[in-house]
Amino acid sequence: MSQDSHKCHCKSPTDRSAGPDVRDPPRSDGGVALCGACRDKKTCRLGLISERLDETGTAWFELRCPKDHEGGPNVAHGGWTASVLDECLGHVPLLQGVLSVTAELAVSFIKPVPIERPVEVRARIERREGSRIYISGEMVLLPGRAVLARGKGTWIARDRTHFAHFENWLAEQDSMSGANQVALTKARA
Ligand SMILES: CCCCCCCCCC(=O)SCCNC(=O)CCNC(=O)[C@H](O)C(C)(C)COP(=O)(O)OP(=O)(O)OC[C@H]1O[C@@H](n2cnc3c(N)ncnc32)[C@H](O)[C@@H]1OP(=O)(O)O
Repeated sequence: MSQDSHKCHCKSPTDRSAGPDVRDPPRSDGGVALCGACRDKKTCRLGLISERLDETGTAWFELRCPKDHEGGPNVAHGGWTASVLDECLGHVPLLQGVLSVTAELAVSFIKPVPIERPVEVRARIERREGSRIYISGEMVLLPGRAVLARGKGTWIARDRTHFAHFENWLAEQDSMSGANQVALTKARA
């Protein structure tokens, strides 16, 4: 087991912020790695039910679009489809023990996605160049496997310090805008 293992369902803000930096995140009953917003509910709010990596490196996901992501009548909002592809494609490195963040994502919307019908996403790493990981995948309607959407994008492998660096960057932004506010107030006085 890696030193990054994380078996508990942490509650404190400190522990929650550490969550995304672990290679073994909390999972739903179906084994879906849970993002920060879904950990307390212990279920993926996008509707992911299960995930698995096969021996060829392809990741498979079972899901349904929840009713509360309805866009057009009885079909998914496009933002749900894009979010699911971001999530599923982003899980492929994670399933292989690699932390990453999305840098670019392109989505082709082929057919509307019906609400609360079983769909499947499969995704795989196409290639790696330096820290860049190129991933593609598609969403199909079960059981006939008609293609509903395709996604492809670039993920950047990151280390555990990524979000700490971001917190520092954000504090700098806040202090700069605070200093600007003071200067503006003085200039107006
Ligand atoms: C816990 C369980 C659940 C896990 C869920 C995962 C699924 C969800 C995934 C997400 O949604 S992540 C959230 C959305 N994404 C972000 O918030 C990323 C925001 N952007 C960043 O943090 C930075 O821009 C980024 C880390 C992507 C790059 O910043 P860097 O300062 O590291 O850029 P740098 O200039 O050092 O470039 C590093 C590498 O990235 C490449 N790169 C940077 N931006 C790129 C870009 N836009 N497209 C392609 N490549 C890019 C760059 O060419 C270079 O490649 P090489 O290492 O090969 O030289």
